[in-house]
Amino acid sequence: MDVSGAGGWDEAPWKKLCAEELEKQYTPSKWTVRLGAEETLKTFSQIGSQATSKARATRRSQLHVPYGDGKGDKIDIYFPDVASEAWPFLVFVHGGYWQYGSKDESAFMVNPLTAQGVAVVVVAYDIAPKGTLDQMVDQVARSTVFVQKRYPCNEGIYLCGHSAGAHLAAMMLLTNWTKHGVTPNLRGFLLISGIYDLEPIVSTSVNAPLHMTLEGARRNSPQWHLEAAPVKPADPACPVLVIVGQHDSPEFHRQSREFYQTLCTRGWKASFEELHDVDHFEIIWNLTQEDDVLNQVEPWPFPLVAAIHSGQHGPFSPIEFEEGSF
Ligand SMILES: N[C@@H](CC(=O)c1ccccc1NC=O)C(=O)O
Repeated sequence: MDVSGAGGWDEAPWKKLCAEELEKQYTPSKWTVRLGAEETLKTFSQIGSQATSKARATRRSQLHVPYGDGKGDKIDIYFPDVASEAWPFLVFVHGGYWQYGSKDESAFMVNPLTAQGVAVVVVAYDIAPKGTLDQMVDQVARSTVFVQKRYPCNEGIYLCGHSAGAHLAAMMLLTNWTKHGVTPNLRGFLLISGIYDLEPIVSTSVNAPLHMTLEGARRNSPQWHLEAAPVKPADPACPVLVIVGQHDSPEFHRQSREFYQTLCTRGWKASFEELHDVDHFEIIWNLTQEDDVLNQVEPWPFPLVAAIHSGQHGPFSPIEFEEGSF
């Protein structure tokens, strides 16, 4: 079955899928190739918890810092050894289909990145059923603004999200910061195995605790916003890296590719990368490994963040961002 191809809005390829196939396309654990679904989910959670314990035990940190008045408005901040506040910040938004996961098991990249001089912020937001999509989007915006206000000398804020977290991070491309009183110094977006059009999941089991209407799905779809009323990049030089794993489902591939293509046509400095031989979960848990090939090779953005920041590319070559049309 082929769900690829950049169809227009009306002829969206997912509309041709039966309910069962749609459900499968949007169940990432059904596409893993090494471990079974359950074991993969268990391992993902274990690696995330271990990485978080290690980060909290070995790195200087401030945990559960409130970025707002809500009980769930909390971030963890992990610092590099260098005594400065002028670090680059990587703000990570965890995934879990907006209904599971937490910052307390999501500090995957903290040790490798803080060792390279990058401060890492792991964001908590109110997952469903407590939180709605609109609230989660607002929480991520407020947490980013909080980082900017608290560290005005930052050397750039890099927003990184995984899966549903990539969706929340991508919504920040469309955020009007005026009401927040400050525009964060956003210098890059790293969108990993994300969903950018929520309409296909309205009729899947993912939506059971979310209660999204079609209108709500569109309101919270960066793909829809970019197509319907193209938002001009606030900073056209800000790179957006759209990354998908080789063993993500065809629908996840389609979503990433179409979002990347739309970003390009709307003037964003977007880049697309399919990471070889990793699934939806390995793509993130590999980030715990400082010497993992994924942390060294040219397309991988994390070391690049540090390299761009320091003006040196060290062992990493600079990314060639594709410009304009395609
Ligand atoms: N129930 C899903 C789990 C899932 O989608 C997921 C799990 C952890 C982190 C991210 C995920 N997906 C999107 O946010 C599955 O079985 O694949």
